[in-house]
Amino acid sequence: MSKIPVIEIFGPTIQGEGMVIGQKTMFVRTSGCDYSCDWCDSAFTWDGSGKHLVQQMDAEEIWEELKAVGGDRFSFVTISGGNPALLKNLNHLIQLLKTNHIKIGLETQGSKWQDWFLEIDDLTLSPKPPSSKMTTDFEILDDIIAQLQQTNNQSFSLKIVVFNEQDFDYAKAIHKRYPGVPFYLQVGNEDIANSDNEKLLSELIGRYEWLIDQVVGDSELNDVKVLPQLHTYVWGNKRGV
Ligand SMILES: C[S@@+](CC[C@H](N)C(=O)[O-])C[C@H]1O[C@@H](n2cnc3c(N)ncnc32)[C@H](O)[C@@H]1O
Ligand SMILES: Nc1nc2[nH]cc(C(=O)O)c2c(=O)[nH]1
Ligand code: SF4
Ligand SMILES: [Mg+2]
Repeated sequence: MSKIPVIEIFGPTIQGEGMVIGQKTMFVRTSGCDYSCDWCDSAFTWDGSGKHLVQQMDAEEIWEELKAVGGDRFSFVTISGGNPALLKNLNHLIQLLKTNHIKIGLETQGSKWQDWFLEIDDLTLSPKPPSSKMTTDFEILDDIIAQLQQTNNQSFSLKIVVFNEQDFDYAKAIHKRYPGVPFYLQVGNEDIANSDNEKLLSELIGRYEWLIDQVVGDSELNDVKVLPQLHTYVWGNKRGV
């Protein structure tokens, strides 16, 4: 069987972000990314610092580990990374989860298409704003969104992390380019190394208020949702929650 590079399996916890925020879920985090965002809160998946944590696992092994960690206390699995869309062979895991009646969420930046996107119940595309120092390939993103829009039995959304005014303008441009797509703005966490949770929380709430103010004052962002990273409110920058 083909192997998938897995860096973490954890849960059940709650989905802290985006379209299914609050959903009880397990997480499978794959290693490797084609981006290197300036503020990535999961840089250990691609910067070498988590190399010793990577396990090459086939779909059956991942499913066994999910059950070993989560018992029978889950019915939803979220796949994140890194960029899980780099892995063509994730289709085996997706089929196995479906066979076992598990709902699937997946997080990717929208830099690469995979046919198995069509099998994901809740797919989050999170193109990166200027503060990340990454460049969006709109040819690819247009193509991904066009392909997803051709099927009706699946839900997907766009989620833009916003750190500053330039990012906010980028978010507006994305919403304008893909008007029918459910749209989420997410507070950027500028302090990913802070272990003082009280200080972090007050910063994050301040940034959330700023982002809400921007959105409520803007006539081009009406049918949108503004969210924090809920897990950071509860657990700060802790990994594996
Ligand atoms: C770690 S990424 C992994 C999946 C995929 N590579 C992506 O970026 O969509 C998961 C989500 O966390 C978000 N994220 C990463 N660092 C963040 C930060 N410092 N503050 C807020 N959100 C962040 C990303 O934008 C993405 O939506
Ligand atoms: N609770 C929780 N929710 C999350 N939503 C997206 C996450 C991610 O890192 O992709 C994440 C995560 O790491 N933990
Ligand atoms: S695309 Fe996602 S995982 Fe990759 S560097 Fe950016 S935030 Fe991190
Ligand atoms: Mg995260």
